[in-house]
Amino acid sequence: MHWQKDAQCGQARAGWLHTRHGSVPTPTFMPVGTVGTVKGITMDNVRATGAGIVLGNTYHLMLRPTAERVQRLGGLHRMMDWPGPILTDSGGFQVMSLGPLRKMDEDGVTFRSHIDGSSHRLTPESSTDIQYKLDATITMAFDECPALPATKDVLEASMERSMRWAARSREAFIARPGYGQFGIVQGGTEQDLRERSALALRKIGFEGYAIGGLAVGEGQELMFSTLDYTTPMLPEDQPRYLMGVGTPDDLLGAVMRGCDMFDCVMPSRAGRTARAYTERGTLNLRNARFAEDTRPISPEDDSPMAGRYSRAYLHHLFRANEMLGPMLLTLHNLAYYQRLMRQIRAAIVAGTLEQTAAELRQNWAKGDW
Ligand SMILES: CCOC(=O)Nc1nc2cc3nc(NC)[nH]c3cc2c(=O)[nH]1
Repeated sequence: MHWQKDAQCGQARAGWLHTRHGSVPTPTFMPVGTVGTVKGITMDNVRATGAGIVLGNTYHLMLRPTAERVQRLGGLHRMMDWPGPILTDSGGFQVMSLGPLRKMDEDGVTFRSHIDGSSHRLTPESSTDIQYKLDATITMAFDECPALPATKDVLEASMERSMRWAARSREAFIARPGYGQFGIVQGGTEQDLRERSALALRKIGFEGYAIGGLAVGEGQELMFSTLDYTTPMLPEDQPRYLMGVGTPDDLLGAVMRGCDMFDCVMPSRAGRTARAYTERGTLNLRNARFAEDTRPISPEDDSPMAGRYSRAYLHHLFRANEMLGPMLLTLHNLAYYQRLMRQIRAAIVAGTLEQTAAELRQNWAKGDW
């Protein structure tokens, strides 16, 4: 796969990601399809929100239904009815967050399944092979995401191991036209470690570079300051993927610091818990004040359900604990995230990103209309 840059505005870039499964405009937000589904909505609806690429989780899929079964079912695209590009994570992050259920050594990680307690092993080679069986369009290197806060020694040792794992992941990767593999920059919030990590990955050579080890509780200010010196260390002509980010304000700030791709469970998870994302900030639709509010959730809603359902109806669905509540609100939130990315991309192309950013931030601060 390859990425072409169309426009630049400050550090922000607008471009196209061309892959074996289609082309996607960047900056792009990837809905999270953990176990082969974006929870609660069909992939047709995911497409209708404007999404171009989705994320699948190696950790979950290897446990159930297993990569071998997905392969026998024709790969993840066929199984989940999503013809577009799929980026699969390497399982590293999920396994790290298993805590005591996992044991890590130089070769890889042994862990117990959260489903049935069975023992499993992930190594750079096995993670890359699993992603191949899933027919991932973009494969992620197997890395370790250290928990913060961490001492510099811990961060250094973890980053160095992740770089050795990146080389092994690249070695195990089967290159095919239209497919790609991303290395993951580590090093916490230490500039010299980030520099060493970026250089190590560039020496190995990947089709794109992810910035890992962030959005783990360090806070927006430290995340942004880390991006300020990390993105310039990465190749100008290849995509940068900031993992696990984030709120609309995070996305705007990270695009302005040179990031092109994002994934986050927030819009879909919030959709399941009655939290609506809008141009004017978020709304908790369980709140009684919406019980007879006949207005749509957000004034500029262009989702498949735009103008069809009132706040009062969503309030009722969530109070009644009906399935349709999470389904509709997940759609709405993902459509808002896609609309935001389109707005940001248009501003980069027009060269008006600073002004658009100020307007967006003003509206988010306004609160309900
Ligand atoms: C998506 C590819 O991820 C990986 O394979 N490794 C990895 N994943 C991360 C996911 C993250 N999510 C957050 N915040 C919600 N921070 C993350 C960091 C990593 C990471 O360093 N490494």
